Amino acid sequence: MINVKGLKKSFKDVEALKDVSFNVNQGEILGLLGENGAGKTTTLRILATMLKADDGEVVLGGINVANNPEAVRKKIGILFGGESGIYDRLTARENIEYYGQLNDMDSASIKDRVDHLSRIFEMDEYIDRRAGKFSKGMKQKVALARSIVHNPEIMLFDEPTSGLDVTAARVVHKFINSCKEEGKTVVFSSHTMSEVEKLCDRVAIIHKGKIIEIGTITELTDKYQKSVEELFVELVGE
Ligand SMILES: Nc1ncnc2c1ncn2[C@@H]1O[C@H](COP(=O)(O)OP(=O)(O)OP(=O)(O)O)[C@@H](O)[C@H]1O
Repeated sequence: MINVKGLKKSFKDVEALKDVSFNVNQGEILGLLGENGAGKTTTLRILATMLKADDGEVVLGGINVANNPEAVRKKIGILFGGESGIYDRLTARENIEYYGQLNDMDSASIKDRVDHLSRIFEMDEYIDRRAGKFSKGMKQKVALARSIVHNPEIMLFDEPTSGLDVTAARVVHKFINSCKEEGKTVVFSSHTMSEVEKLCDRVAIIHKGKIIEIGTITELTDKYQKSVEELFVELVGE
């Protein structure tokens, strides 16, 4: 369960977030849809305790992010797109183990979990190879496995398929769906309409630092009598 109320954030004279509020129910996937610079990454970074808001409140799994970021961090899995942040000199296994250690897991639980994740992500062939020469898709699998090593209840993904080919993007989509099946609460950002339509229970449209519309795909298309793409263009168009 995620509650976000009245978030504001400025970077010097740039008002990145003017008023961002939304709730996500347990086991729900919310898509944050917006153009470049709309405020998606800033919102997710605040939820992920990586950045402090100037104003407003974020409660994740009953814990206020501003009061207890350490406790929040244990409840969340984070995957930010673009740079996967995998350590090239470590093997896939070591990369994942390292995150387990950061999350205070004991070594036996880490070992069991890495074996399990290696199997479900079909990484057995390269789990003990150094990540430096991995393809983008292989690195993304390591990043996915790493993000859930501590079995978090909330997942935050920032443009998780950016720069991936179709096959690698499908792995990410499958993973997001499996998170939902396991009852995890998911927020992910995207500027790809089809991805949001395919995966989300609800979509929040963010524009110039404000949530300007939120609802299920059916609620939005019924309200505007337009496809999501058409209504998006209408809402964010200049
Ligand atoms: N660290 C920063 N310093 C200065 N300005 C920033 C910083 N981070 C974000 N911004 C600005 O805040 C606004 C929102 O950026 P943000 O990265 O949240 O958008 P976004 O929706 O994630 O866009 P994109 O799809 O391009 O990643 C933009 O105008 C951006 O230039």
